[in-house]
Amino acid sequence: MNIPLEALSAKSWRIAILTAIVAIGIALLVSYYVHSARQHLGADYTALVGNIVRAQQTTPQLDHALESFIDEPIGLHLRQIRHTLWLSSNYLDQVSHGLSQHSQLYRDTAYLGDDFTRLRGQIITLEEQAEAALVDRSLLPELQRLSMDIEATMAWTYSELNAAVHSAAGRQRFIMQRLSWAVTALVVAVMLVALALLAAVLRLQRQRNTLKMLMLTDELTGLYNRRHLVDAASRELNDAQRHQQPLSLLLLDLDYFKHVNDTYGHPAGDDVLRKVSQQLRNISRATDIVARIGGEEFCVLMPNTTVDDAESVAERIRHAIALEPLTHLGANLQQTVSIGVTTSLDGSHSFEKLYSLADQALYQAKELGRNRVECVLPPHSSSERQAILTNSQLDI
Ligand SMILES: Nc1nc2c(ncn2[C@@H]2O[C@H](COP(=O)(O)OP(=O)(O)OP(=O)(O)O)[C@@H](O)[C@H]2O)c(=O)[nH]1
Repeated sequence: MNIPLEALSAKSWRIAILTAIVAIGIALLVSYYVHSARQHLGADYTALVGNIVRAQQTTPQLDHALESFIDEPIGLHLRQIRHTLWLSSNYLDQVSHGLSQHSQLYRDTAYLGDDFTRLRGQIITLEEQAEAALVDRSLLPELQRLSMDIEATMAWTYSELNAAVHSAAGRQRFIMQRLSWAVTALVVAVMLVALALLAAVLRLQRQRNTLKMLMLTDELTGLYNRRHLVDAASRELNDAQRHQQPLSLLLLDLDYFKHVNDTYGHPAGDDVLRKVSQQLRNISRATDIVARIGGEEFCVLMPNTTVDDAESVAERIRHAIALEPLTHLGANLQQTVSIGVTTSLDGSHSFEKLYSLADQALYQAKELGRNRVECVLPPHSSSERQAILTNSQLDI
């Protein structure tokens, strides 16, 4: 898997931009839908329906008042007519006002405009005629004809209005239902987008971690590689110098490993390398850094470890590897290791210097017969030199 980190972050950007585009698309869709549904959803038809019903109820009242007046044209009955006409006129105004509040319904009922005007005119005429008939009874038949006219107009207008309002309310219910489905779908879509984004971020994070591991570890053994060792060593040396603590380095090289490969085959050699790595992992501390730095060469960087402790760890490693049962890989197969040890007393040495000293020690171990631990220490470190100077000044 050879994906550079830059490519990964470019991928994250692409996902983020795609998600933003989807979010903007959803937002535009919602705003368009809400805008088109607003005029319907904002309408409250309850008050309007109430006014229409009350206006309709004035028709029988008017009918009753007119009948009483025609039977007996007296002032009391005229007042009843006036009162009923006043109510009719009032409800008519309220219904007109209510219609003007609902733009869609207003447009739908525009064809009733002439009927409203006629009704208003008829109300005025009827009142005038009733007043005249109180004085001149010959006008009563004309009054009766006009009252039938006005009742017919009212019945027609209000029943048309009722139908229009019911149809608008039906449309409103339909839109409400569609909107609630749309909102549910949007919520689900947003959740899906969020989940997809989360999954993408987690996948990227995993890839990034895997990549980091691949960059810092050795594929065969899973130990750290040279690159990580060098970085970690520079940090550990800084710490050791800051806290004036010792830091030790073990350099390990398998003995006659070429023979293992040649005799038992390369896969058996790989298995030996894995077994040795496991032993190194088992014996080292959590704070030690164990790395495979070459074919059959390993390093153990040991923070806060004196040379004595480092040598004793090296001996334990040497024993453990020599005793590792390997006969399942090949008859009589036994692997030994030579180890070079060095220690910086106060972290004042470079990693290259320590490595070269450990290498010298390893060379000695090989020269002296292999399967052994040798140690080469750096010349006096600066703090040691300071201590020696101070002691010699005290002696004077
Ligand atoms: N199986 C296997 N062998 C490896 C790997 N890397 C290096 N080697 C082998 O390790 C062997 C190292 O051989 P040499 O450098 O001659 O050292 P040696 O045989 O261990 O001899 P001394 O170090 O002198 O004791 C070579 O045969 C390499 O092919 C690996 O990843 N797997």
